[in-house]
Amino acid sequence: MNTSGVTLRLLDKADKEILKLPRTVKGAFFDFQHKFRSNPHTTGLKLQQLKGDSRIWSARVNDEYRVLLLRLADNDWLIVSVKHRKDVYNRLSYGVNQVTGGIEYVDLEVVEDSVLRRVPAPAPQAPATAEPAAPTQPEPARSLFADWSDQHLTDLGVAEPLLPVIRTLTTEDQLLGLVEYAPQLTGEVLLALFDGTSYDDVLDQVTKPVAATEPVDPDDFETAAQRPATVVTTTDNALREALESGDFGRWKVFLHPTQARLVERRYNGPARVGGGPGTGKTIVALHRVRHLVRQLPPGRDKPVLLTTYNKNLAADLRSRLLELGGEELLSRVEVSHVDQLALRIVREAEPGNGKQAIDDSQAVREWRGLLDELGEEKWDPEFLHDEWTQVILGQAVGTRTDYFRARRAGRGRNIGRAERAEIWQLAERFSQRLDRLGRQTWDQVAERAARLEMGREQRILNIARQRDEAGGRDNVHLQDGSGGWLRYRYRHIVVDEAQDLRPAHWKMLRAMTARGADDLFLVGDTHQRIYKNQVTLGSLGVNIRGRSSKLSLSYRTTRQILRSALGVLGETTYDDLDGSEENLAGYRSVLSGGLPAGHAFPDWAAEREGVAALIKGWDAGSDTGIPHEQIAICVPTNQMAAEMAYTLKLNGIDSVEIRSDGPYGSSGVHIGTMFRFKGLEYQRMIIAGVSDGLVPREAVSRLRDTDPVRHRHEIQRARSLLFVAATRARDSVDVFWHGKPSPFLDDSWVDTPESAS
Ligand SMILES: Nc1ncnc2c1ncn2[C@@H]1O[C@H](COP(=O)(O)OP(=O)(O)OP(=O)(O)O)[C@@H](O)[C@H]1O
Repeated sequence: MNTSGVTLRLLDKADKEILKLPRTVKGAFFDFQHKFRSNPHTTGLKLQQLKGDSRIWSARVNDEYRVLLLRLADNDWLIVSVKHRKDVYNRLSYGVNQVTGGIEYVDLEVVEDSVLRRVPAPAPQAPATAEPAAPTQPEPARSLFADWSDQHLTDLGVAEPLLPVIRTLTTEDQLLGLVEYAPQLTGEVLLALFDGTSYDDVLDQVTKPVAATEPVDPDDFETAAQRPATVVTTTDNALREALESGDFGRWKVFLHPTQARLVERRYNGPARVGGGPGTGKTIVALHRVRHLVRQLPPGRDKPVLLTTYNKNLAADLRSRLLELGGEELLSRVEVSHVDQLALRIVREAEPGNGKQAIDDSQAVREWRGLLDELGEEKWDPEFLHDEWTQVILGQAVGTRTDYFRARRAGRGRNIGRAERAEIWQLAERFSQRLDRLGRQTWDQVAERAARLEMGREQRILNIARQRDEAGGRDNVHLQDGSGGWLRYRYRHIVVDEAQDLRPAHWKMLRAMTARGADDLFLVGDTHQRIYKNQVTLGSLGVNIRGRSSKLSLSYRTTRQILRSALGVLGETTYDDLDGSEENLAGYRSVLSGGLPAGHAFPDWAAEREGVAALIKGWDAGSDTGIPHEQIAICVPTNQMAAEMAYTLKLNGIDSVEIRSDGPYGSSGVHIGTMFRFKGLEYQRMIIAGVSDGLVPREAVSRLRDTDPVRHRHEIQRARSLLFVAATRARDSVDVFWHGKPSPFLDDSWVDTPESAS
């Protein structure tokens, strides 16, 4: 607990410098912080103003190292750097960025060194020719940003002191050298321009979202320190954790200004955050939960619900929430897998309902069984299952007559009255069959739960009305039939992976919290929708109009992977969960790495051997440090996953199967079908079996002529699956195929040196 009234913060990126310090110096740094907080003027700290500088001070960490601090106000200090004593008098520059209003700090010598280290090796000498060529002056290399004036760049938010060095940049490598030590926005702007984004788009997509909304006073550092653009941490513990867990702990402490705004904003109703893979939607959801909990009155209940699509992801959310805020935070939050939540509601209302819940693939097998028994060959089991879930259950169609009239938007080919009569009869038989077997689908569970919760909400509203009519007097019955107090189950609901929830889930969630400020907060990306649950939230009572925003900086994937992954999506259009279109404009990364690689093989067996050889190559090469659990192999089918595991085993490589509820086993390379990788992240991704006929499946391609609408939907889903798989990678993606490559792979995958072999 800090009692001295001293605030000590750490500026974003200074942590990176600290991480690189020798272990003992890091230890000394923690001691320094502690002492400084209790009394900055303790003699041992040797706090002194740098000569010739009014705001920067230095203090002692140990004999060799010094902390540089900006004095924001009397007792308010900001650590901007920790460096060797001999580097303290480098050319330092700091100021308030005129566009964002955030505090920025640059050590020009560090930046220049980083750029210089990347100077390309001299070009090889031209071979001697008989006829000596006329001496030519080497062309001076063109500055990367010659097309933009200084004014252009600073208007985009580029840090002014860096302009001279920016003008010297001629290669991508040098640019990356600069980005490493430049303020965040400078890096984002320069890379976006370098990648070919137009000036106006950079202004709209990169700069405007972080621009200050009020006039910026360049001398008011205290105000600047409060702006989201000044990314800092203040608490000892947060900092200690971030430093101890290295890059992996940064998400707990340093939110991007765009992320921070979304976390802290007050919304007048349901809000939604979109954004491409790896942009930190889950991170924002977790911080949002903490923000909401901090505003709760003290208590022992759990008024905040954090929910997501599957069990595996819910477990992951729980452990990350624990990391973020410890047991104290977790004690006020219910973290639940949405299907399980629905099942609990149903069981609570119907204690006798012991039916086993089955997933879609089991349900399709049941349909197939039914059709076989009836000798019915006209209908495709998958089509019937979709019709039943999306139209009959999805629209709560209760009678045959209603079904004749039901809208079948997005369901493909027209179905006449006679056919509807057939389907209705089959659907009745199907639900009787499930009943008899003591089974229910997750869609049925969700529907039932939605109805129960909507009924409960109605009762709550009735009670409230009666109370109002009674002038707020207490003698009215405010209890439900069972004598318990009736209230909304949650005060706030936060949903991750929102794009894949079933329509009935939304109805259920809507009814679980009172309509009002900060009631529902959803994060999700429709480009990653891999199930068939397309919804229009407005029609389900969740009104996100005017409260929708987007993240666009990827913290996971490199620019190279991101570019190729976007190619997988093709020209298809995507929705915004509310009936309008959404795109990934502005989606970008400041991380850089190798190009994705394609690997062609004559058949599946050779392809599997190829995968094993690649992993063995990594083990033998300079990458020995990669634990196998950080490598994932993703394949189109379960059968292929088993075959892949077998081949790896023969090659002495252990593997872990990713099942619907998480990894099965503890050590080895992770293997699973594409569906299993949603929300996960690996250092290296291998996507195998990306052949024509497998991605997309042959059966999908056949729909092209018979049912063009379904074909379009299925192709979109297949593209999203591959997109999700490709964007799980932090550092590298290798795509394998045999025979003809999938039509979803563009030249950036197919024309790589590996694929030519
Ligand atoms: N502000 C941040 N600082 C450091 N790392 C971050 C930050 N925000 C996100 N990350 C990291 O980026 C990665 C992706 O974040 P996250 O899983 O939240 O993205 P997402 O948008 O939910 O991705 P997806 O849509 O693919 O599931 C994680 O490793 C996370 O720790």
